[in-house]
This record gives sequence, C-alpha cells and structure tokens, in this order.
Amino acid sequence: MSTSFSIPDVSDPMSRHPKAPAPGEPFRLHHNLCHGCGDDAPGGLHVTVYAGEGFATTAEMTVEKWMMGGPGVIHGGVLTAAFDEVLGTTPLIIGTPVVTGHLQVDFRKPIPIGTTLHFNAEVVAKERRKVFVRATAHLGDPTEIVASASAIFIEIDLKEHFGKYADSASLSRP
Ligand SMILES: CCCCC/C=C\C/C=C\C/C=C\C/C=C\CCCC(=O)SCCNC(=O)CCNC(=O)[C@H](O)C(C)(C)COP(=O)(O)OP(=O)(O)OC[C@H]1O[C@@H](n2cnc3c(N)ncnc32)[C@H](O)[C@@H]1OP(=O)(O)O
Repeated sequence: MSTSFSIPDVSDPMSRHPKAPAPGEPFRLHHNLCHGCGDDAPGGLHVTVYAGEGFATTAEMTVEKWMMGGPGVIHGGVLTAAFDEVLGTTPLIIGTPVVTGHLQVDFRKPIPIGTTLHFNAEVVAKERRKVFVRATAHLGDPTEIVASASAIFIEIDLKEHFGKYADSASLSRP
C-alpha cells in the first residue's frame, strides 16, 4: 500500500448523520476497554471526542507523565494513537463505522508532559468505502500547530469485521 495519498478532488455526497451528537456534545464510547476512549482501559488515553459543526470534531488530551518518550516530551506512538482515536471517531459524524487503513502523522514541535493537547479534525471526503480525515493539534494557541495527521479509514460492516465482539463495537454508532 502506498505511503502517501491524495484526497480526491470530488467527494461522494456526504451528510451529517441525523443521530450525530449536536455540536459540543460528546460521542459515546464505542466500548469501555478501548485504548483510546474507554473509561476502563488500563493505561488508556481517555480521549473524549466532541462533535463540531458540519463534518468537524474536537478533542482534548492531557499529556501525562506515563506518555513520555524523549525526556519531558510525549512519545510519538502515544501521539499517533491519540490521532487514531480522534480521526477514527470523526467519520461517525456521517454515520460511518470505520477502521484505520492508513494513518500518517507530522510531528512539528516537541509536546511537553503536563500540557493539554487540543485536536481539531474533519472528514474531508468519502470515496466508496474510503473516508478521508485530517486533524491538527495545538497546545492552546490554534495558530501554533504542534502536530498534524491525515488518514484513510475504511467503512466496515461491524458484524462482519468484529464477529462476536460486534455488539460492543456497535455502541460506537452515533
Ligand atoms: C481494532 C479496534 C477497532 C476499533 C473500532 C471499533 C468500532 C468501529 C466503529 C466505529 C469507529 C468508532 C470509533 C473509532 C475510534 C478509534 C479508531 C481506532 C481505529 C483502529 O485503530 S482500527 C485498528 C487498525 N486497523 C485495522 O485493524 C484494519 C485491518 N485491515 C482490515 O481489516 C482490512 O484491510 C480493511 C477492512 C481495512 C479493508 O479490507 P476489505 O477487504 O474490507 O476492503 P478492500 O481491500 O476491498 O478495500 C476497500 C477500499 O479501501 C481501500 N483500502 C484498503 N486498505 C487500505 C489501506 N490500508 N490504505 C488505503 N486504502 C485502503 C482499497 O484500496 C479499496 O479502495 P477502492 O474503493 O478505491 O478500491
């Protein structure tokens, strides 16, 4: 699979799902042990994603000591997992359950332990089952982007993909 991709110039029609949370409201957990959002995930990120306007979402994550990679700064894999969670939840705004196909991250500035990361994400296009999503992160000043990510998520049939675990996964629907 290619290591880079371009977003299609023309998207399939998209509309906000009628049951998507209102702007400012959180998406429900997709299950309580999810490493990204689950309340009961040991060592989880505990990220909550909120619906924004249109096809946009926001999220916040406190950068805790256990997330350290280089001395005093976040580990790149932890940041990537946080982007995966934020980006992967965002297609629910159009009512589409997905899994990650391809995710790329640009690490632009060191992110200190003890800060709060603010994420802004949006679905930018859909092409058949592929959903193109991008996001940025900042530390409080939206003009100072510290990291950004873009991804292709692939629409799935929850029952087919998760088998007997589909019931808990289906909680992810908006
Ligand atoms: C495991 C944790 C999952 C958690 C998600 C839970 C519930 C999901 C519901 C809602 C989501 C809610 C919240 C989500 C929150 C966080 C998100 C975390 C998400 C993850 O962390 S999830 C774990 C990592 N993820 C995987 O575990 C995927 C493993 N993988 C597969 O299961 C298959 O590989 C699959 C299904 C991806 C495709 O398989 P398939 O056979 O169904 O589809 P097919 O190959 O026909 O491709 C159809 C079209 O997608 C294009 N395409 C395919 N693969 C691509 C790739 N890699 N890059 C770019 N494009 C790709 C093709 O090129 C074609 O495009 P075209 O239409 O242009 O031909």
